[in-house]
Amino acid sequence: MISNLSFVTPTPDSPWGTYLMQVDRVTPYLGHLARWVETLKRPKRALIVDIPIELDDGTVAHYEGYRVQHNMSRGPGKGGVRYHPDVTLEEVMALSAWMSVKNAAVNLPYGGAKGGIRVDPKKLSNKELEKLTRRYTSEIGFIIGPQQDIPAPDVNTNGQIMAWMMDTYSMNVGATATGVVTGKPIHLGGSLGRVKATGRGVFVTGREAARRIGLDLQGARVAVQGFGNVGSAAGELFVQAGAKIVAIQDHSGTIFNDKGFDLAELMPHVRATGGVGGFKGGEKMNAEEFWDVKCDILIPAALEGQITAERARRITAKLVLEGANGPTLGSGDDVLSDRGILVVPDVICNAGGVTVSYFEWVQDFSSFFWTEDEINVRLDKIMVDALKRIWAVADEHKITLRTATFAVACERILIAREERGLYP
Ligand SMILES: NC(=O)C1=CN([C@@H]2O[C@H](COP(=O)(O)OP(=O)(O)OC[C@H]3O[C@@H](n4cnc5c(N)ncnc54)[C@H](OP(=O)(O)O)[C@@H]3O)[C@@H](O)[C@H]2O)C=CC1
Ligand SMILES: O=C(O)CCC(=O)C(=O)O
Repeated sequence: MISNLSFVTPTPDSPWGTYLMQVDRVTPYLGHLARWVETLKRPKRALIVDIPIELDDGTVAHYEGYRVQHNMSRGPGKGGVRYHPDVTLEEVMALSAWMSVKNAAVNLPYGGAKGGIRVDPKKLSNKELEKLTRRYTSEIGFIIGPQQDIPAPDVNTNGQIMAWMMDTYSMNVGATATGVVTGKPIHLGGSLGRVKATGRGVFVTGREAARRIGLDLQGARVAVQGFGNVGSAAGELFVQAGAKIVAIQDHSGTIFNDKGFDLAELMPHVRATGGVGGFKGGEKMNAEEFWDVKCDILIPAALEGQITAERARRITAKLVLEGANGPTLGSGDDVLSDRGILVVPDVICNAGGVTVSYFEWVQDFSSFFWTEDEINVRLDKIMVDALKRIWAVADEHKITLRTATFAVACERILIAREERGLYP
């Protein structure tokens, strides 16, 4: 039995099922805290809201929204909001749990939370998107707040959406509350460096991992799935470090260039058309061929469940950097590990975004803003130190970096829980 919760039916390959398996794997390394591990298998609170809005044509549409607070033992909930037609409660539960682990892995004073709306935002006008965001914020307003739970951007959400969320929450409480969300525009208390922070963290952890396995970034071949906020920012930094991006995939297509893409040409194309498809500076490929591309580093930076066991057998990379949350199925993870392919797991690899969100929250409270250099230096140090600690645990127990990250993080969460005396 995977779970005895009545409101989800996870499978071994579904996001919550994948998360539960990861918790099971870490349990032997939790010592006396293992007896409390069940707490990690249950979200503290899961809210489902109906979001009715009047569309531009005068009809009324209803969307389903969620906010799940997985664990708040170490501080307020923290995690992004996703707008996607495939969002489900089960997926948001898993994403919220991965936030608990991620925030503890880099030692931020937060619990884990995540939100989402089951909607295709590309089909809405700007006005409809604003109405949807404002209504969602009002509906979840009683469980979020600068000291309760602080949303941020995730797939298909951005600074403008955070600005609407901040404004709606502020109107409802009667005071401007910049600290209620992060990832805001700079004029509204946003932080320099936040937009590119997740990609930067992927690069920094990737650079450290490459050094460990003797992989030279100069000339290294990189393949990137998902060329949105995370994939494009990480890709840019790898190119600056001398690597070449040979394959990119998003919904609009899969493209290949053996010599490496010229990002100065590609980025304007992506901005203008919304995707990499149709870019003239490379060849078109079939989507499935992406997984066979000869590369040294693979960066999944789109959605969950992409690296199946079958694809894992074909991947040629020496290093997989999980920019996305949950991109690798448990069965895929085992194949990668058996083949000696190093995986820097999502719960540390993509923690750069939430780390700079934390900086934003701190800056908002103190109303004193740091320079981009200060932010990047602090971000790099947190990521490098966190990875070092995780690697030491992995070496000590001869376990994967994923299980080691869970070991470090779950221990911190369960100690906090124990010290607070929340147990009978
Ligand atoms: N934003 C952040 O700060 C953080 C994000 N993450 C994670 O990183 C991942 C990407 O997020 P982010 O970059 O913010 O999102 P964006 O919305 O900016 O970009 C998502 C990218 O993934 C592509 N994509 C979506 N579905 C598929 C698919 N099935 N196959 C191929 N490509 C696909 C999209 O293509 P298209 O536009 O064509 O649909 C787009 O290029 C997510 O897993 C997210 O949870 C993790 C930590 C922080
Ligand atoms: O910046 C944040 O608060 C959260 C980002 C996020 O959703 C994630 O790390 O998956």
